Amino acid sequence: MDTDELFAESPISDRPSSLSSSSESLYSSSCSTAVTGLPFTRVHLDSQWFGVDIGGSLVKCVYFECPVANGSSQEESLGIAEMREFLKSNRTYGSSGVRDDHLEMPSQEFGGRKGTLHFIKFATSRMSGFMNMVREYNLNDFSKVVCATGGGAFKFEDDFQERLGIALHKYDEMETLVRGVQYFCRHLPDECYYWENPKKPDLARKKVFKFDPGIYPFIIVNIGSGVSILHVTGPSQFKRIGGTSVGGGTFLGLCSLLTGCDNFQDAITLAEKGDHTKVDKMVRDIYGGDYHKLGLSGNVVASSFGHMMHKDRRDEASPADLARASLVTVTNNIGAIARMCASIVGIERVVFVGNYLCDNVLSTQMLSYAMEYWSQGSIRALFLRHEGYFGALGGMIMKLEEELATESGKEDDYKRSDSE
Ligand SMILES: Nc1ncnc2c1ncn2[C@@H]1O[C@H](COP(=O)(O)OP(=O)(O)OP(=O)(O)O)[C@@H](O)[C@H]1O
Ligand SMILES: CC(C)(CO)[C@@H](O)C(=O)NCCC(=O)O
Repeated sequence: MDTDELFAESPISDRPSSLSSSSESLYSSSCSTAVTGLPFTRVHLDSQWFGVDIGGSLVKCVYFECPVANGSSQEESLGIAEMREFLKSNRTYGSSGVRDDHLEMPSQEFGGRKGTLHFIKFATSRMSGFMNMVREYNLNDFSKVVCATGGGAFKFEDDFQERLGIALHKYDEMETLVRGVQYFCRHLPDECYYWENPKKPDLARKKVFKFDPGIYPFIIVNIGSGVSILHVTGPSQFKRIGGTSVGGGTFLGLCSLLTGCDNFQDAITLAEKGDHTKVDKMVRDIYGGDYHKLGLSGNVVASSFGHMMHKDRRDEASPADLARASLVTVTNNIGAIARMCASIVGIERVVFVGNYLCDNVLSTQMLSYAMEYWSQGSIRALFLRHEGYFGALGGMIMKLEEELATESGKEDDYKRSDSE
């Protein structure tokens, strides 16, 4: 069957589900040992192999493919084989789903098993179609508990239970984000990069940065639909020190309104062709050059969309110019808030993540240049290759740690009863 048919866009209930009832269990996981630091016990559970992060715009899924556990029933093994076949024989699922095979991580060890991590994402607006597909392919036979994070873990909890018989094991999105960032940076030597010469098109180069996530503090700026800024001071110690509603959702929303485009890739392609100075009022438009006394270059945006107050300017601005101005406005604003947060807490390592940065070279270069320029070179913008998958993987890690802690608790009980 064609996945397009099943993945059709259809609204799902907007009713908020049991937010309050589960917030307690959400914060109850306080295991602070990294997965790699634990003795590898072979645990039999299926829930840890799937992690989802259901955000305001996108659902991110991480799937750990590993040999079927000894002792699995024939039914279980068949379900797992079917699931693998389905996931791996497709690279796209419906019109919005994609398996990011370039991000795949082979030879990873989880709970004593070796396997491959796969990464898949699709639009949250397709959730209902996704559930139809899971039912149609009996994919819910494979796992009855799934680690889930993001706002949608709360919003869709009842739908998962009622329509698919799947219980969501919920984790807080900020906690999973921090755990996921640390896991990737620890396990992939080329996960982190920065831009050298970000402002010079011919000389700009991506450079691998050896980011040690075990050295604290650092800042994470998560650019999703909205933006959250976290000050990380330990393996699972952090504080949300800022945020803004002007994020990836704002860029796509504004672009859709102003240019008629309706997907992220088209919006970015359009922005790449545009000239934001046709839309934004620059310092030089006001001063005729630089504002020397304040050290403001004439090439700095003085007023985002400032030219659009004039009809003749509006008539001249192309869709590409408007898309570029939307991107510059959103990115500059995030950069300014991130820089302020970093200087308030006196931190120089700032890691930008989130799917807004997916295939968005312009924004990564702008953030790099802006952070460096406005901090007189003291703050460096760092980026991670797995852009939006940290929360989904972080949930799996937290679940695994809980299982391992339970296993070792059981072992202690066993030893104690044996010696009594
Ligand atoms: N294929 C895509 N479809 C829609 N948006 C995309 C896509 N690729 C990148 N984006 C951008 O990524 C943003 C979503 O990023 P991300 O998945 O990190 O956040 P989210 O979890 O959905 O949001 P939040 O954390 O605020 O709930 C979108 O708002 C858009 O700007
Ligand atoms: C609401 C969340 C946390 C959902 O992921 C995110 O979209 C966000 O951080 N928004 C910005 C909210 C604010 O600080 O204004």
